[in-house]
Amino acid sequence: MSASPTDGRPVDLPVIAILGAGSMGGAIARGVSAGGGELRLTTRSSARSAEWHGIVGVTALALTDDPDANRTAAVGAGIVLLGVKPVGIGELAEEIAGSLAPGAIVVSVAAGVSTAAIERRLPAGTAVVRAMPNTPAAIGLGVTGLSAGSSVSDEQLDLVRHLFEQVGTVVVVPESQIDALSTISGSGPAYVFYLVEQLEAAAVARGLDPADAAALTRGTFAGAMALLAQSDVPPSELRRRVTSPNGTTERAIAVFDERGLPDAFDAATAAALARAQELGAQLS
Ligand SMILES: NC(=O)C1=CN([C@@H]2O[C@H](COP(=O)(O)OP(=O)(O)OC[C@H]3O[C@@H](n4cnc5c(N)ncnc54)[C@H](OP(=O)(O)O)[C@@H]3O)[C@@H](O)[C@H]2O)C=CC1
Ligand SMILES: O=C(O)[C@@H]1CCC=N1
Repeated sequence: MSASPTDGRPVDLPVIAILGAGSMGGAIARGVSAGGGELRLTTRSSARSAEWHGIVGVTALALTDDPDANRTAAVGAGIVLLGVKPVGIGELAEEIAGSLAPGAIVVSVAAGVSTAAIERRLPAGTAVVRAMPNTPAAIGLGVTGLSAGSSVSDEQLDLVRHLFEQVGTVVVVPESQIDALSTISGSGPAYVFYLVEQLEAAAVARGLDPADAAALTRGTFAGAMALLAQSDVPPSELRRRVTSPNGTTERAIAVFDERGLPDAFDAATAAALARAQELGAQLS
């Protein structure tokens, strides 16, 4: 794993095509569009592409209006990001294979799908990078893991790294680790929202007004994460500072331990990893 070395260095981004601008592709597009540059987006439906109309520098095409939309968007793009579901990646790669500019970098955000499976569907020597971003990219606070395929130069990887630095933090990992990374940071925002939901429900169950429950819960998560970010001590120490000996928090944490929350996190991430491997196995 390596932290980003491009921070602060000016890097010009090429034309970027995001084929499949849904939840994830759209989050990246929102983050990147703020920085200017030419951005081409495709979606299946015109209802989805219409969300992008009128945004300066962004062209959005829908397959329902133009069956050639993906090929049209890919022509001349320096980075072509595949943002469709894993099951659609093989077909999409084959569809655009003849439209890629020389030297274009293909980036896939699909869970589980290997760079080798994508390379097999593209002209020999095409640079393919796997990325595992997360949806806070939409507000510039994403975390993205990157792994290079077999034909990616250092300069090409730097360019992709720079793209994702526009929307947050980047780490580069060997491809053997990116499915595991996906179970942590790719899925992670959902775990956090799930915990927020549970704590809000517990607040309402304790008799608090739903609006107060929402304010208390969201404020607590935001405050705790800001405190952690600004602290030089680990989360275990920050937790200890909340947990008065023989106090109320100690009782609550004991229940989390008795009910197996640590095991639940281990089993949940193992299940997510197994699913990534299933998705990858669908595309050989
Ligand atoms: N959601 C997340 O947090 C993360 C998702 N990913 C990966 O991102 C990928 C997409 O997931 P997600 O964004 O959640 O899914 P979505 O369904 O929200 O997005 C998929 C998008 O692809 C469009 N689409 C479908 N088929 C085509 C096609 N043939 N050509 C062009 N566009 C097409 C859809 O259009 P329309 O809307 O019109 O149907 C939709 O906008 C997956 O591979 C997933 O593994 C990775 C990290 C995190
Ligand atoms: O749930 C999924 O499959 C995708 C990959 C990581 C986050 N969302």
